Amino acid sequence: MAVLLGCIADDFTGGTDLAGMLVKHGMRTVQMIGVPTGPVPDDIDAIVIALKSRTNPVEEATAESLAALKWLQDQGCRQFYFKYCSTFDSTPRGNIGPVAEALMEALGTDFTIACPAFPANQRTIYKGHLFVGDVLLSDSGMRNHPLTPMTDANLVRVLQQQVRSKVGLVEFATVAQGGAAIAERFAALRTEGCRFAVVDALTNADLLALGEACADMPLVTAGSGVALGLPPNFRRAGLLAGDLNEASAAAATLPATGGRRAVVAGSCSVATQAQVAAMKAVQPAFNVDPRALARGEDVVAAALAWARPLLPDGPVLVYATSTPEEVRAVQAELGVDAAGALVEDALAAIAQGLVAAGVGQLIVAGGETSGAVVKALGVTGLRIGPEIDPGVPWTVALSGASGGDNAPPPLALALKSGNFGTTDFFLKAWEHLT
Ligand SMILES: Nc1ncnc2c1ncn2[C@@H]1O[C@H](COP(=O)(O)OP(=O)(O)OP(=O)(O)O)[C@@H](O)[C@H]1O
Ligand SMILES: O=C(O)[C@@H](O)C(=O)CO
Repeated sequence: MAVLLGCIADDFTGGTDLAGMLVKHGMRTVQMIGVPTGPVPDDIDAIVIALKSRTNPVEEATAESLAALKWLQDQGCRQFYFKYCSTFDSTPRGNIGPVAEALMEALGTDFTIACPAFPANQRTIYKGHLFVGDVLLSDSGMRNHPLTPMTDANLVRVLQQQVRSKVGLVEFATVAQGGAAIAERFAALRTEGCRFAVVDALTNADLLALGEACADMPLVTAGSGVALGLPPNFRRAGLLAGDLNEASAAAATLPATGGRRAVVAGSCSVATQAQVAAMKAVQPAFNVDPRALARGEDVVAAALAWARPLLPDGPVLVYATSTPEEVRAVQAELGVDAAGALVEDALAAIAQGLVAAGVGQLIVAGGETSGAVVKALGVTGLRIGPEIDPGVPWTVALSGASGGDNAPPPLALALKSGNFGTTDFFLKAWEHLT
């Protein structure tokens, strides 16, 4: 059977978030790292191509996204999905708007939605305004983001700055009336010359109604939340087998993994800070100091020498996670990009060494950090398994360099977005593995 849904995600943890959502709702899903150059598993309903296109130059992001679309079209996908962050991470230049417009043009379609709502992670939209928990996006920690500071919560206004065409709004009063009412409003907006509709959504029920209204839309652009409303369309059309519970249990089945356990954290987000503190309190932890890296000390060798004897006794934590004040001080000394790259390279080399030392189950915290680690491990794709917390599933690497001589055992990876997961995430995640 041909693949039903072809997805393009603008970062790695975001790709895993989307893939996990699809699996949870009964679609067998694989995540590929970049546009695949080799074969992909053939027993799947959805493919997510994860790019690192959130903050690179618009032209580059657009070209990479179009290449991914072309590959997905060649697989015969029936519908396409552009996944961005639930906090709509972007700047007035993009990349959300320009990439969406380029994909629409390539698909020959003149209408789509824009909806980062993810109620399970407290991202809701009302009157076109995005809320993070109880506060507007512009009052949340996102206002201080180093690359994509979000200082306006009005998504119609934010998106309108990024696109040539007109942006409209489907208000909550319409969404509450269900799929048919939303579809009617789409038609009206189209008549008014709008090519994008920001859609209000407060609950998963709203996203289910929205999904129904998007059944025939060639391209959906959204966070991962909207994806929960698409599998029912395929099921209604007889394209997705089995009942939901059976299908989602089957979709989340992963091959058994084993080996030692470790956590590598390069995220400095609020949620990760609490998770690092919780793990440090009960498990061995090694701090990667950017200043020591800058002095040329062999921090990677030191971390691995420290970890090896501890691994048989349970998960170890290697972290660079620091307070915002400390990160700012280090960035002032070393430069923002240089500090980030030094830490990413070191954590990636440590992850590689840990896998060579027998780690078969690895959690990585942070999108950029995950990108660096996945690349260093030579992982080309991820098979998606059970959800640990909303937006973070366990996955198994489709291929990876393990340092072993023969065929390496499958590597279990959980790529955790900086701000996702409960405080005990690093301690409880292992319970979800078989
Ligand atoms: N102590 C530190 N000082 C300076 N930079 C650091 C430090 N620790 C980590 N970093 C860098 O901060 C960046 C964190 O970005 P990353 O995307 O990994 O996390 P995040 O933004 O919390 O995650 P997400 O993108 O999933 O929300 C990385 O480039 C990392 O190397
Ligand atoms: O949507 C989200 O918040 C995440 O999947 C993400 O994109 C993190 O970078």
